[in-house]
Amino acid sequence: MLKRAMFRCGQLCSRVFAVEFDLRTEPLYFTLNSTPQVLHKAYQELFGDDGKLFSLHVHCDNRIEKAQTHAEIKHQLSIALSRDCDVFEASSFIPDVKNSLVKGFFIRDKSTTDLSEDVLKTLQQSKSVCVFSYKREGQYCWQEMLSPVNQVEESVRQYITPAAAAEHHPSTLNIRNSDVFYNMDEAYKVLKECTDIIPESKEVLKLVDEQLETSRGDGFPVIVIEGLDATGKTTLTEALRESLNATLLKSPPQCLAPFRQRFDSEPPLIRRAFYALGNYITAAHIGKESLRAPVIVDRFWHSTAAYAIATAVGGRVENLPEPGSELYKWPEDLLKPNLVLLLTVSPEERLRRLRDRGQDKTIEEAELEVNQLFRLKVEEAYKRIQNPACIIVDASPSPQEVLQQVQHLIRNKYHL
Ligand SMILES: Nc1ncnc2c1ncn2[C@@H]1O[C@H](COP(=O)(O)OP(=O)(O)OP(=O)(O)O)[C@@H](O)[C@H]1O
Ligand SMILES: Nc1ccn([C@@H]2O[C@H](COP(=O)(O)O)[C@@H](O)[C@H]2O)c(=O)n1
Repeated sequence: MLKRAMFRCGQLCSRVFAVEFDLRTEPLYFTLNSTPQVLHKAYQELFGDDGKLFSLHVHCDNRIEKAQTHAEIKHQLSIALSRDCDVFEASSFIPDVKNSLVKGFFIRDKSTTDLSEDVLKTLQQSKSVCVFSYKREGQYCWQEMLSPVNQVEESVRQYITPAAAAEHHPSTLNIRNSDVFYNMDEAYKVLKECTDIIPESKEVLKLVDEQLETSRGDGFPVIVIEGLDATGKTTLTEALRESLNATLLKSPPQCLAPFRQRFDSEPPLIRRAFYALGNYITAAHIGKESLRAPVIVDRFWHSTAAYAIATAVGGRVENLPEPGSELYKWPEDLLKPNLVLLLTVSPEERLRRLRDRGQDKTIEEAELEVNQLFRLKVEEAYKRIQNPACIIVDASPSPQEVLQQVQHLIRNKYHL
């Protein structure tokens, strides 16, 4: 209860709230003030008379618990609230302060029942969940904490005050070491913190520990093939293996295959740490194999970072960290490939290939299909990663032509 009170009184005043009201536009930003302030039109739309309004934030010192509570609440809201409720992604943050983002939801209940209030009061029982309700009072709107069931809290009202748009989308504040890991230790720590609740974490860490140190002298070239799914990576990497007499590796490596489904169902913090560690295991394999033959790698760090950034950043491509941001920097301790090629095809051609393949799709792949915004963000994030940056390859021609194009690129560089 003390934490909740601190969140309410201490940090809250300097915090800015952001509601992703419409994913195609800027979030709506507001702060809190003890004096009422007239709301502008956009705010009146959000805080209008149309239904009851609530916001819910998860705040907790234990990052694993926090990530899992957030994911669990997202799931509960999606099943417990009726179609009369709109649920928007929301967050609160301190402008320009890294890791200050607290993720949550904004709920508009247009139903005639008190369904959402009951659901939210039950969720509020958790010590790490903080629920606020919003009340219109003429041209003003105020926020106060929703009392948990059977508990009457002293109520402090704060008025909604429109705030200026944040220079960088708030979700970018927490990407480092929550969504993207820039050295192995940070990803390792996350899985270590999970061993009690996810026993498979121990096995993954054991596999990481078993890998010898990655050292690579002047071996054969290492060529990474990247791209959204169904852009032709498998087709091309197999053809390259044959034509170059190369070793073909993948990230995540085969030894992690039995754990992939388990970690795919976990929140981003844990899921991304798993994929990050996969890259280090693959790097160890690259280190050994590149002493013997050229190495072709199907997905590596570009994929890990691009998908993670695109998922973490809500809404439009403009919300991504700006080009040149440190968030696109290659991890300091991860083996660098010599060449990274990004396969691109038009969205229509990709969908045609996905359909022809007719395989089961992972949730994220299915999301790609329906979510044009997400696809654009993944591709743009790929292109913004530097040192090594990827060379874009038009993968729409026939497999043979794509292979020739890539062989030409490799020959020019390595005379292979
Ligand atoms: N150049 C091409 N022209 C036409 N079809 C292609 C081409 N390359 C691959 N395909 C077909 O598109 C589908 C997807 O190709 P592939 O499996 O190689 O993509 P991928 O990038 O490895 O996908 P994922 O990442 O989902 O494993 C397959 O059915 C494949 O036969
Ligand atoms: N190095 C990697 C490889 C993959 N991912 C994640 O896996 C998904 C795509 O993998 P496919 O096997 O379906 O091609 C995608 O969701 C990535 O998030 C990764 O993070 N790092």
